[in-house]
Amino acid sequence: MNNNQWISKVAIWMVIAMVLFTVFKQFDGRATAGAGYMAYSDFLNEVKAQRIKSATIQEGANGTEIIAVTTDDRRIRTNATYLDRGLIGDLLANDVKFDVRPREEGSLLMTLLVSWGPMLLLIGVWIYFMRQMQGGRGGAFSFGKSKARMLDESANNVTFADVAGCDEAKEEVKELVDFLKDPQKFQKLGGRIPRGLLLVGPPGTGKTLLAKAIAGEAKVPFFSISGSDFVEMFVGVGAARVRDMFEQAKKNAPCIIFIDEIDAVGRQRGAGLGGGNDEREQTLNQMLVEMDGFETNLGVIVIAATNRPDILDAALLRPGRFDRQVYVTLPDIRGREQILKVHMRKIPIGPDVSPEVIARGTPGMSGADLANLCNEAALMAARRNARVVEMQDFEKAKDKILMGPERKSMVMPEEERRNTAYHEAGHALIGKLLPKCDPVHKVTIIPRGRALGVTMSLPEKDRYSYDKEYMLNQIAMLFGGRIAEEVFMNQMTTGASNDFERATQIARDMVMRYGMSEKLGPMVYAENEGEVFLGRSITKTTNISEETMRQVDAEVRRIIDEQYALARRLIEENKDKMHAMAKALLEWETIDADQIDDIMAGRPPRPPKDVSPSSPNTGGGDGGGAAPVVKGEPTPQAPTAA
Ligand SMILES: Nc1ncnc2c1ncn2[C@@H]1O[C@H](COP(=O)(O)OP(=O)(O)OP(=O)(O)O)[C@@H](O)[C@H]1O
Ligand SMILES: [Zn+2]
Repeated sequence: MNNNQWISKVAIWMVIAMVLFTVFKQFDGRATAGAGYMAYSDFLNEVKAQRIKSATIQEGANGTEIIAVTTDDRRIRTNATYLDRGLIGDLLANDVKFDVRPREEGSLLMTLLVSWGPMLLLIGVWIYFMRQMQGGRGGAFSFGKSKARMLDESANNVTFADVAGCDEAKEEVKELVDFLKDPQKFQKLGGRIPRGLLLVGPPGTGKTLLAKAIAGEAKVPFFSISGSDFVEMFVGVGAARVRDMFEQAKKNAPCIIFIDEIDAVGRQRGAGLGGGNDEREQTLNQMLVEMDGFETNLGVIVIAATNRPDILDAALLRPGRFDRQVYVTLPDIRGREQILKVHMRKIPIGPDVSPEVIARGTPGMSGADLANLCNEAALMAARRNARVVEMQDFEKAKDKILMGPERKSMVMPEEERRNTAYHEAGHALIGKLLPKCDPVHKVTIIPRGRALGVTMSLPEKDRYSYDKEYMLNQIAMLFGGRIAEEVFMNQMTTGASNDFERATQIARDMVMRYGMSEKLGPMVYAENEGEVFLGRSITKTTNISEETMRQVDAEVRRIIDEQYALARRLIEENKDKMHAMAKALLEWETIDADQIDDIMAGRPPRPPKDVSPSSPNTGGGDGGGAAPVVKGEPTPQAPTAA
């Protein structure tokens, strides 16, 4: 049990003690409970008037208390004084049956608790918060102790077979396995001895997994720690941890040290606000010293992972440190298929499940996303009491991940359902009619996440860049929703505000970042911060004149107006299809690509595939507030939901 757990335990026990004590107090008071208080003088008068039947005199350090029963069976209570020697005589004289007993007072422990309990509790709470502030685990009582977790070679059964879809990366790190297996032999054969390896790639692409697999293949211990574990409140702790970790590793060589999120410590020095961060710099310096310091033939390899290599301190990337970089990218369609297969091995899969089809429908998903997808699908199957996970489960899991959980419990007024149906039909119609729009995959008016309805398009293939036409079509499609409301419902709702924001952002980016406006030419008027704020990339304007800014605004306006007009014309010209689509949505709530094709061809739509009575009410109760997955800027190939 580590310190922190210990402290929490103590705190919990103290609270329990306090509660117990209060309860005891209640019991203690039971003898007097319900007894009305009476002044001592009144009590004496009652005795003399012979209206008291019996009395119990309790003497204790805190004085004497009398509990008495009157002739009319009332219980009373009063405080007496042991000085009153006459009391006993009065009681005897007036026929009161009485008894004397020591007053029940709390034991020594209780007394201690009363006087010290609140104090102890406060101290406990204080210590607890101090430790929390220091970053949880470890800390005050273990200064310098490395927080690295060691995974024994016998406990690590991850192999390259578990890492799918990043063959190039695997190829590049194979050499490390040979080295770790037998450092001396590797050297004799003239191999260049690696020391540090930097895995670069977006979150969830399997960097940790790959590092673990190297250790697993070479059958060596695996120390893992996160960069943020080094960042502590007290100067010097982080550096001590680094020293400690390398010491441990050397004892267990050959082995791997894995540092996740190295950017937390490895950020460029002196880049911090307000005089830099001494603690972090010390930690980083220590790390550099350690990496220079150990003998390479010892067989310790340091692997670090980051998704922001650009912010790392240049000193970390110098020869002899993390001089080798391996890119772990988002998987392509083949990669996704393989990753799905890896994770499907762990669950019972029905015969109709095709990893290939699922892979096609999940562009932009990372390995972690796909692992999550398999998990969710298994849960969906469990919920409908199925023995095996079928394609429908994967489909539902995908919808949940991409569009947020269904909120079927949310009761929508009929008027609002109709409005949503036309709104989504508007998006879908434009999506079908404009050539560059991604194929419409599914339309639903079941509220999901924060959206009232969703039109989901999926690119046919992974997309790595946008073209101008695509972006224009996208803007028109976003406007389709509101225009449909105007045309068919004769109203405007707030539901379209997100559509407008996104449309405006696309138009802005076209003009300001991608140079797609003839008038302003191919010049960049904004710099991309690379930061994502509330799911949107921040566009910071560079220093441009007010006149230029006006022109930019005018251009953005023009693009928006043109696309709005285009969308409006398309909707007005296809009213029959709009009605048919809205009708289908109101009837079935969700329509898929086949049904939409029927409607667009002017045929009556075929009925939905899963109308069987066993069709489960998926996600009925789990209407959490999770927002639909809206991917940030650097994933242009992500599916779009409008
Ligand atoms: N290429 C892959 N093959 C199989 N499973 C994968 C792959 N990539 C990711 N996964 C799954 O996703 C999980 C999380 O991946 P991992 O922690 O290795 O990602 P990461 O790149 O280290 O992410 P982060 O940058 O967020 O730390 C893994 O445990 C695994 O189940
Ligand atoms: Zn919309």
